Amino acid sequence: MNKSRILVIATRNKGKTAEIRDMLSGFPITIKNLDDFGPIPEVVEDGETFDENAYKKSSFTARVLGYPALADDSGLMVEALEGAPGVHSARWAGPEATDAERCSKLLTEMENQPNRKAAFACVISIAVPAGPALTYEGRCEGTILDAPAGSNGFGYDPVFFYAPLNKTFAQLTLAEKGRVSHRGRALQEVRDEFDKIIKWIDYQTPEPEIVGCQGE
Ligand SMILES: O=c1nc[nH]c2c1ncn2[C@H]1C[C@H](O)[C@@H](COP(=O)(O)OP(=O)(O)OP(=O)(O)O)O1
Ligand SMILES: [Mg+2]
Repeated sequence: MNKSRILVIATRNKGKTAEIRDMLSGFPITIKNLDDFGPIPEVVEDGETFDENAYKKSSFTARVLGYPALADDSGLMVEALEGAPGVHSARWAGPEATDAERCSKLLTEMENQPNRKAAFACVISIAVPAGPALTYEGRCEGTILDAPAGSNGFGYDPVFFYAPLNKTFAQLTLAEKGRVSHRGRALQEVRDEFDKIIKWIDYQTPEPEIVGCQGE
């Protein structure tokens, strides 16, 4: 098989992996997870923007594994918290925090706060081993509840209320969330541009020239 038809999902988050796999199923590519490979070092996500961190994850993975890689950097921005936790959403409640602890920290910070407006943002970066990458973005507006509801999804889903569906993200199915979420919107662009992306990957990933031994 042509090496460029493999795409590695460069994330350690199982919730993201499930959403990305669901949205890219049906396309003629072989999707691999990081744990289909041997151990590789973790990327330090010390960029100041979602773009920077998404590119760090996709380009590092593509370079180390030798296959095109798709990474997602995302987070929740809360208006009353001046955009926090934002790019620090994963580490905000401590490096080893669970999703429940992240939600509970957010609810505590938001106690007695009348402005509940928030938005999720997602940047998807698709990189080839040589370094170049394509970037796709998505955003979704909602509000922060004062108690969690629902058990699907991951991260801040139980406290993120999406008014058009009158549910939290944790009360949506995978497919429902994919149609409206920040990640779903970014991945919809990937789907729309799929053929172009494959051509771009092929162009950026030349097959090694086979130097024939034309001896007698
Ligand atoms: O749809 C979402 N529903 C709920 N919460 C979400 C969502 N999307 C991002 N989030 C939160 C989770 C995590 O605390 C942070 C992302 O951090 P981020 O570094 O991009 O992901 P991660 O560390 O979990 O996995 P990885 O870096 O291996 O892709 O924002
Ligand atoms: Mg991360």
